[in-house]
Amino acid sequence: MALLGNLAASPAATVIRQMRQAQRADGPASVLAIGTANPANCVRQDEYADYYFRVTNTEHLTKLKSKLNRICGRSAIKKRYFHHTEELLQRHPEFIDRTLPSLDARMDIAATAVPELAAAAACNAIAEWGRPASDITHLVVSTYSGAHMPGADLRLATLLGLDPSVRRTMLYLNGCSSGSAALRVAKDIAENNRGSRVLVACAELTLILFRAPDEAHVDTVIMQALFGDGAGAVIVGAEPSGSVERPVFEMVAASQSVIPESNLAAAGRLREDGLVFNPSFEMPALIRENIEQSMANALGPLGLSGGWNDLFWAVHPGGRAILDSVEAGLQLEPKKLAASRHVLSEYGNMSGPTVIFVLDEIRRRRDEQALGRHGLGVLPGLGPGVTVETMLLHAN
Ligand SMILES: CC(C)(COP(=O)(O)OP(=O)(O)OC[C@H]1O[C@@H](n2cnc3c(N)ncnc32)[C@H](O)[C@@H]1OP(=O)(O)O)[C@@H](O)C(=O)NCCC(=O)NCCSC(=O)CC(=O)O
Repeated sequence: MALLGNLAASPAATVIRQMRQAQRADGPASVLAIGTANPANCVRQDEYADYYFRVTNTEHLTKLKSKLNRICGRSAIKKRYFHHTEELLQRHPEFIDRTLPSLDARMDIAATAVPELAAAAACNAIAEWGRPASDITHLVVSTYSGAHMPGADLRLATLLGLDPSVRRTMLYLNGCSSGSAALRVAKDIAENNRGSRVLVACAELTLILFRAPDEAHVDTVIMQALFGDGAGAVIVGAEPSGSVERPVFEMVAASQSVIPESNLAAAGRLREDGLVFNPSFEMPALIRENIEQSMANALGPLGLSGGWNDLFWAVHPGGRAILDSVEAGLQLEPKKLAASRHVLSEYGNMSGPTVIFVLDEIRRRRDEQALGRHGLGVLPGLGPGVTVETMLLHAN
């Protein structure tokens, strides 16, 4: 009735503008808490080639094995975690034999294991946040490790006991930039829905792309050398309540672009034998040659151009060569990528969740050196396309 009264008294456009303003938050979204999780099975990188050729019954491929050994040695990775174990692989010969269809079995495992890993990370984030899970109003979940209807988002909401009115958004197959994309979506939700609290959860299991080595597909061993399993969760909200919530990073601005003419680099397809992802030979050079322009395009309109060493950097550690390329392209001092290199070394490339681990690491190292002069920093997510997600952060 009050609405009808207002409409009679003033032009509809004014009333609608007031309604929209009332729905929006006044301040920027912030990261309010961070949680991470990994499966229990840990394989050291210096033992990975022995492990991988043993479990795939391919010890006779000696040239490929020594190539994988070489790559592991130069990967700057110390260890990785996996949901799959030797026992699980023994029960599923279709994960190893490329001629057998295996998508059904992979999907069946992902249906429960992906939301469970996401829930482990989310529980850690919620515990740090300090408010009850039932205060979460929105959920943004990303994965390429499964595809179900309803998806991992609903299963996760059930595991966490979220309110049935929670508004869910599911991002599938966004590759390694999915963590940054999910954070960008959460920022927009939080700033456009006053009082909302968004749970972002990204979880990946490399079981979806595990397969035996094959001399005709050398890039398989690159994938097996780099990727690991993990989940990251973040609570995002604007106008933090002073008594309980402690903002970790303000999310100042976010954008996305594609490196021009990058020829759909780093492409993947879901096939009968799981997710086939082709890491691109060109990706390190493409990033080295274009990252400065990408950052200038994204951050220039905000008044930031150059002076990259004055900022902190939470770069997606797609591989050692990717970090080397970002460092060279932006002429960063080596210490600027210390958090990204640490996460790569401890976990490998976990795809989307990895940038959440990097944010967690940066807030642990929150000294002047790591955070830069003004507390401003950049989170560049790098994914298929080549897609560059850019988020400007302010460390509180
Ligand atoms: C894999 C590496 C750690 C290897 O380091 P090295 O110092 O040994 O590098 P290198 O270039 O000499 O490569 C070693 C051997 O691997 C081969 N090699 C390298 N890259 C390859 C590729 N993409 N496909 C097939 N083979 C490849 C080389 O020919 C060489 O073979 P030989 O020894 O026979 O000469 C590094 O190249 C790296 O970090 N690359 C970037 C990986 C990447 O693209 N990550 C992004 C994943 S996607 C991602 O994060 C986002 C997303 O898109 O979703």
